[in-house]
Amino acid sequence: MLSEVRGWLRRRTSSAADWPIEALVEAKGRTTVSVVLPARDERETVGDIVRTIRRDLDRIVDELVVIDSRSRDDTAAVAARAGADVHAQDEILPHLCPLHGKGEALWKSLAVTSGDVVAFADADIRRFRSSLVGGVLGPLLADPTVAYAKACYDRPLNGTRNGGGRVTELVARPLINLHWPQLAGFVQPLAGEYAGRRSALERVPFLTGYGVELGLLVDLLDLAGLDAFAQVDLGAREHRPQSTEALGAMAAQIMLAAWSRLERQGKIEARHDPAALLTQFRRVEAGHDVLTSEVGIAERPPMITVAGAARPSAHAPTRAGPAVAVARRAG
Ligand SMILES: O=c1ccn([C@@H]2O[C@H](COP(=O)(O)OP(=O)(O)O)[C@@H](O)[C@H]2O)c(=O)[nH]1
Ligand SMILES: O=C(O)[C@@H](COP(=O)(O)O)O[C@H]1O[C@H](CO)[C@@H](O)[C@H](O)[C@H]1O
Repeated sequence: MLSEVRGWLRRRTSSAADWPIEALVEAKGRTTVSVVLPARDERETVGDIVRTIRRDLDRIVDELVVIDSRSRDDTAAVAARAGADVHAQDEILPHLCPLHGKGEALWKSLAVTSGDVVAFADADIRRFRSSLVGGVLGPLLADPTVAYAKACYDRPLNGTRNGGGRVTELVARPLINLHWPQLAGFVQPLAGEYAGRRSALERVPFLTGYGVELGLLVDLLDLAGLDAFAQVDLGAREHRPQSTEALGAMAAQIMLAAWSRLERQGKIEARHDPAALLTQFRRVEAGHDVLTSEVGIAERPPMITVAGAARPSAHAPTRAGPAVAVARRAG
């Protein structure tokens, strides 16, 4: 590990215990806070998450938004009944060609929220604790030099303490260590709980699909530098696990996200085939069914470049990093 990263870990790591609600209230001051839950088919869990945030963080959170990400169940109604402001992903910025995936939901949330700080959390978390959101808000409310804070936690799965985070361990962590060693200090680089200063989030592109977390880490590192990041140990997080098949498609999107940044940094040749197809197999009586899925990702430009969409924030990033070159991709 780079000595720079060791130093960063010492300086910029805190834990849930460092951010009790009274400390958050004191640190908040006039900073406005938005919480965003991207939700696709999360009717089983989204209601409890919304109610818990409303109950525990009402003195911190100024707006609580659920982005209904093309749910096929009644996620939107469940979230609204629990007290969230719900926006249908495809109805935000309707003049733009609608795209699919988590990153699209997160990017569009910037257009329907106004907080100086925006915190994100997955909506499939079981036994949700408000510290999963309060914890990542702490460093941003308390320290103006922090632009982005990510949760880290154990990932219990199938009875083992860290059986989860399968794509993190098999894909994201190796890629980060090989190509972006400054980010190697993130214990959970793909964690879905994080918070950022709007002034930073609206100046970086968002990759659609599951590449969004890796893309944000790489682009915010370029924009604001490692010391603008913080990490908060929040114990453990349990969520609805996806199948290995589904994680195969997720892994492909994270690889595409990495390729897109390596291309932009001139480290590899651009892929010429715009389609990104993944073939997988399912055992059937007579052999195997062949499943082919489109796993391509697209890129949304920094929200601040989208006419009439962003609310310029009063707080500029702590480092006037290079303007992020944004190649708007078709799709
Ligand atoms: O197209 C999508 C896919 C996922 N999600 C949400 O993003 C979060 C993380 O997604 P998921 O649980 O599928 O990923 P995992 O946590 O299993 O890696 C969850 O709240 C999903 O409902 C979304 O809003 N749109
Ligand atoms: O970390 C991971 O490997 C994946 C899958 O986790 P599990 O193996 O299902 O616990 O989960 C994360 O990855 C997604 C893609 O970045 C994020 O969107 C999720 O929020 C996060 O849970």
